[in-house]
Amino acid sequence: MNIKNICCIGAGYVGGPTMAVVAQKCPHIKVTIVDINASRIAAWNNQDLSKLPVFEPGLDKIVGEARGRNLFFSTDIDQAIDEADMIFMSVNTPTKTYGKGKGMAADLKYIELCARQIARVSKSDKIVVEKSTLPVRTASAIKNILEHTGNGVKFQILSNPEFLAEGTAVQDLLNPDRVLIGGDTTDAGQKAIQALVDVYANWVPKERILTTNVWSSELSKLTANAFLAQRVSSINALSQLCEKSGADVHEVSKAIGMDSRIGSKFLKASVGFGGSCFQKDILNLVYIAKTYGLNEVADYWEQVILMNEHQKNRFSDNIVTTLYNTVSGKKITFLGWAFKKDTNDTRESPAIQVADNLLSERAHISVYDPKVVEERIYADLDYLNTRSSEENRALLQVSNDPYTASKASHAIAVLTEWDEFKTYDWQKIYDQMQKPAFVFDGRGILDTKALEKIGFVCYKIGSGS
Ligand SMILES: NC(=O)C1=CN([C@@H]2O[C@H](COP(=O)(O)OP(=O)(O)OC[C@H]3O[C@@H](n4cnc5c(N)ncnc54)[C@H](O)[C@@H]3O)[C@@H](O)[C@H]2O)C=CC1
Ligand SMILES: O=C(O)[C@H]1O[C@H](OP(=O)(O)OP(=O)(O)OC[C@H]2O[C@@H](n3ccc(=O)[nH]c3=O)[C@H](O)[C@@H]2O)[C@H](O)[C@@H](O)[C@@H]1O
Repeated sequence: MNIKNICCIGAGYVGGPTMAVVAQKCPHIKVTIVDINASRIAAWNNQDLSKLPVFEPGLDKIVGEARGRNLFFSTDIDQAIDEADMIFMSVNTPTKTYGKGKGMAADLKYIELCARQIARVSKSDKIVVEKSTLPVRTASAIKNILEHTGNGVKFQILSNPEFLAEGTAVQDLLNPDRVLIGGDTTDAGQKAIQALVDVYANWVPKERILTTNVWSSELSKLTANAFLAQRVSSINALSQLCEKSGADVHEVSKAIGMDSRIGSKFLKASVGFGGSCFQKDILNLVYIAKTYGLNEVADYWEQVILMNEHQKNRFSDNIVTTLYNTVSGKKITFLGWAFKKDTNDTRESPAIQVADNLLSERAHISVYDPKVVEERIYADLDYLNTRSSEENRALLQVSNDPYTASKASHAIAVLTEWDEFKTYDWQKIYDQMQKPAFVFDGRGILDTKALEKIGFVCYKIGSGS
């Protein structure tokens, strides 16, 4: 089967970049990305490519090349579904905030709404692809919804989880380690798998396209994120022991990472992992294990989350202790708010929790992030509901310049590893700060030896000195 028309429901951090690359690499396929959020679609259609709703290095160029040729962004979901032979579901699957499984299970209401809309609108046979990250066995629920339309339309459901990381999405999509496609073992299932393999084969070498049964594919996505997050929590757990023992976590990372069985990636100690997926996906894995009665399995994975909470809290605790046990009325400058560099995404960013802890101690915070806008920062804090939004605005200021942000402050805290932080005129920053001037490097990116020479008192995560 030759795919000619693709629809993707959900124009977010995954749907947007993923489909832009499909469209760029497959000029013979019409790709339409739809969303219920009209302002998001308008932003994707913005003539000014620097105003796309998702910031990813290289994405503007790809959208600029394909948009209007075979890549379209629209709010007309029904029409796009009707025309498509293949429909990707790339909607959000956040942690449930209500009812059974609250705080743990994935909220599948958006996926279910998509499935119902596909069922209602479709007049011809379609391949429906799970692009969102979903609990294992979701495909059977989707199948159930799709098969009860009674209009004779046939659906095949595939699982094709996305492994891109934000900040490197374009590179990850152009050159993936692997593409995973799960489907039914029936003849029709295998044909659907082949149709999707053929789409990716336009630019991904065949040996990197892995096909499995649908349950393995669904579970592999949660497993990959759990393993990655576990590495970060493991090295972060060791970072505290390094600080106590005089070892240096950056040296330890290098030493263990050179063991080819361990590998060097994902061993950077930090103020904690953030992002929209690690926490949500591990909580979901924990919940799934619990529903099968596997309590030890659940406890094992939950520890990855607990360690991450600890890492964020101990970072803010350390700031308070170092600043003579009180930060009340003191100005603390945050460099970075995004959950990692090269993205404007702040979901579950460790900066949010660290700021909230310090604001509860009555600190005054001034934030500078190269890509995150002011409204986003206030919305992140307000969402926690710890204090009124008026109080958040009174205690925290957002600045669009690092030198203004750090003026007269008692301490600087590095929350995101943006490259530009390394190139600042640190002497100038020092001269305009209160003394002693403290730096708390939560990402281990600054040359603390050079800063100490200037006169700063430095703390670097995982270093004893
Ligand atoms: N953000 C990431 O780096 C990655 C995310 N994922 C997974 O991909 C999925 C999507 O994640 P993001 O793109 O980050 O989410 P997002 O929140 O950026 O985008 C989801 C979009 O879906 C839209 N939407 C929700 N319900 C809809 C409906 N019924 N009809 C039309 N549009 C609808 C929303 O308006 C939103 O724009 C999640 O399951 C996530 O776990 C997977 C890999 C990477
Ligand atoms: O399912 C998802 O959403 C995605 O989740 C992660 O991607 P992402 O969250 O975008 O970013 P990562 O690069 O994984 O970073 C996550 C967090 O861990 C932190 N981290 C990462 C690596 C490290 O060594 N140390 C560390 O603290 C980062 O700063 C960041 O806060 C995975 O890397 C992707 O493969 C996956 O597709």
